Amino acid sequence: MAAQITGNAKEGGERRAAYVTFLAGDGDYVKGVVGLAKGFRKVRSSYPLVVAVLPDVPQSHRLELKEQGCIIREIEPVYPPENQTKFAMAYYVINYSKLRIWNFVEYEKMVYLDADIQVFDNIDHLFDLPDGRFYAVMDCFCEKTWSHSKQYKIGYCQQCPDRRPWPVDELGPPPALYFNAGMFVFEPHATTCKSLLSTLQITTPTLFAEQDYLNTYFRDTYEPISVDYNLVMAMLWRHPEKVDLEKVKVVHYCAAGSKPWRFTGEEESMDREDVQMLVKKWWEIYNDESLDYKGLTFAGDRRKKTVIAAMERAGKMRYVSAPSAA
Ligand SMILES: O=c1ccn([C@@H]2O[C@H](COP(=O)(O)OP(=O)(O)O)[C@@H](O)[C@H]2O)c(=O)[nH]1
Ligand SMILES: OC[C@H]1O[C@H](O[C@@H]2[C@@H](O)[C@H](O)[C@@H](O)[C@H](O)[C@@H]2O)[C@H](O)[C@@H](O)[C@H]1O
Ligand SMILES: [Mn+2]
Repeated sequence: MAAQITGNAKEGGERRAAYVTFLAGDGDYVKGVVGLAKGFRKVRSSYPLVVAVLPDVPQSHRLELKEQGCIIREIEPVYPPENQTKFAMAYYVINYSKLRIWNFVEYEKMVYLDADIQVFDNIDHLFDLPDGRFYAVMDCFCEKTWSHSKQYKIGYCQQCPDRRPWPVDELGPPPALYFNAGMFVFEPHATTCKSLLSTLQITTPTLFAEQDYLNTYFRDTYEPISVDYNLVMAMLWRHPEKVDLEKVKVVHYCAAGSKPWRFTGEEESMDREDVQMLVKKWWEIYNDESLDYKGLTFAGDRRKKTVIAAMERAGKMRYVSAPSAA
């Protein structure tokens, strides 16, 4: 079986860790996953990319992702309890299925990323963050997608709480810090997964579906990390003072009209130079054939053994087993 040989082992030896993303349907998000897999190769990540796929993801898409070195794990959908909720986006209902990744207990630590995310710098050090906390980047409430929320109606955003202070006398204490669920660092545990799924069934769904739910569930262990690890695109025009594009490592193409694989540039803010530059950067990785996965051939395996022996002698190698068949 081909394998990915990666760079120096982390201090402290083997850590069972991986990146994980989520894919549903037979549409074009698969392009996002291919882009993400190639982006990780470009930044020479030492960890595999697991793709949690719903049953409706076609075999052709699964094969394409295996050929890009991804580990495919089929998950069962998760549905919220019967509800009359009007989600901010109707399709958000499928995002509850993300919760199944807490069952990937063959890994001690995982970094989840949406398929509409690209990684432009190595972020492997996130796996060294202390256990027992839920790490994610704070979201912004200023986009129209939030127009049904209290925050938006007041003009309150946690990114700039003094701009329009939360009316404590009228509404009580301001909302707890709230993260964007497009990227987070977590530890899979079967008990946590069971509790997440059972608690979900007694929780009324709200506007941002599983994102709201995860924020409620992990409220006491949530630890904000820098915007550099998940640039929610709207931050560029809503809170530019908080963004230094030179330092940003992870870009989240979640603003309306910003998905690179369907980009037209017509929606609001999509004519911005920085947005067009980020979309262009996404396509450069997606189209870069040198970043395609080169699963080692038999000959490669022979070479691999030589390389492994040499690197083991040097005490500097990390051998990550390649994607197992799904
Ligand atoms: O048709 C879909 C819609 C969503 N997703 C997955 O669900 C995630 C969350 O949806 P999206 O990123 O569109 O939400 P946003 O971050 O834009 O609110 C996506 O990144 C994909 O990983 C998918 O695979 N197929
Ligand atoms: O299902 C709810 C989704 O909620 C979040 O998306 C939103 C949020 O980021 C808003 O703040 C933005 O304004 C908006 O564009 C964006 O779609 C997550 O990115 C996504 O993974 C998923 O959890
Ligand atoms: Mn997203």
